[in-house]
Amino acid sequence: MKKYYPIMIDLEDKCCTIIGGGKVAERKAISLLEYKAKVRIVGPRLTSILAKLAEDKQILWVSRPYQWGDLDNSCLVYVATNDSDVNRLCYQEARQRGVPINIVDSPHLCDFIVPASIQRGDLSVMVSTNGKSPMLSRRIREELEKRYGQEYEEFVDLLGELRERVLNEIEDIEKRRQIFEAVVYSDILQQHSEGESKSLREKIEEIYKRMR
Ligand SMILES: C[C@@]1(CC(=O)O)c2cc3[nH]c(cc4nc(cc5[nH]c(cc(n2)[C@H]1CCC(=O)O)[C@@](C)(CC(=O)O)[C@@H]5CCC(=O)O)C(CC(=O)O)=C4CCC(=O)O)c(CCC(=O)O)c3CC(=O)O
Ligand SMILES: NC(=O)C1=CN([C@@H]2O[C@H](COP(=O)(O)OP(=O)(O)OC[C@H]3O[C@@H](n4cnc5c(N)ncnc54)[C@H](O)[C@@H]3O)[C@@H](O)[C@H]2O)C=CC1
Repeated sequence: MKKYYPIMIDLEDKCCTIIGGGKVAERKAISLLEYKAKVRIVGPRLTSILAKLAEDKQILWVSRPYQWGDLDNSCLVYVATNDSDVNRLCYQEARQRGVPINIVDSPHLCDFIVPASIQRGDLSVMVSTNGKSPMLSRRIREELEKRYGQEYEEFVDLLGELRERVLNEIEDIEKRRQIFEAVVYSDILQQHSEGESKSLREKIEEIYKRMR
């Protein structure tokens, strides 16, 4: 089994090509759109949801089977057809062009795989089983969704603000570390969910004042 390197990648305005227009292509296209990629789908048919996206010009549809050359100018490629000959050809073309490719039914032919993930503002948590059980990734993602609620979005924003202040105001690196630790490892989020009346911002401010 391969070992994949976890990485976050900026796809905004980058061209991502999906070969095939079925259910799996639909899931991949929707997640690429969430990250503002330019999505191009090559395939003779689309699911109704993909067809609507093409009609609304949110994706570009090349309405024919894959041809050699379709991977030109792509930043990432997904192959989601049900035809293993097409998969093999796409794999060869991607190799020749040096484009990272994900062939959705052939983990051994993937340059990258996609983890299950949750986002809470700037907090992202990902899960992968290295391809061994996508269903387990899904289950753990559902558990994470319950464990890490929307309050983490505000918490991460406040931690970002605090960090900027601390980097400006505190010179001693060890002191900085102690402040971050005191806030991050505090139970203020728990107090918040139990109905604490002070805002998260106020609680963080209290800790900072006490520590600095
Ligand atoms: C290797 C990988 C390549 C890749 O796609 O990147 C891959 C491959 C395959 N998936 C298959 C099946 C299913 N995939 C899902 C769901 C997800 N699959 C995703 C990722 C990945 N899937 C990568 C590894 C991730 C890891 O390391 O764990 C997720 C996390 C992300 C996403 O797709 O966006 C998303 C969950 C998102 C969420 O819910 O949060 C479900 C469950 C469901 O439908 O809900 C099923 C049915 C149940 C089952 O089979 O487990 C099959 C067999 C098809 C067949 O039976 O022929 C293959 C091919 C094979 O294994 O040969
Ligand atoms: N990685 C993942 O997360 C998952 C992968 N799979 C696997 O993914 C594959 C696709 O599954 P589905 O989307 O459910 O199948 P599907 O049958 O809904 O879609 C296949 C699509 O490929 C298109 N296609 C066929 N030949 C083509 C060609 N020459 N050029 C371009 N497009 C072509 C078809 O028109 C169709 O739109 C299956 O092999 C399945 O085992 C299934 C579930 C999850």
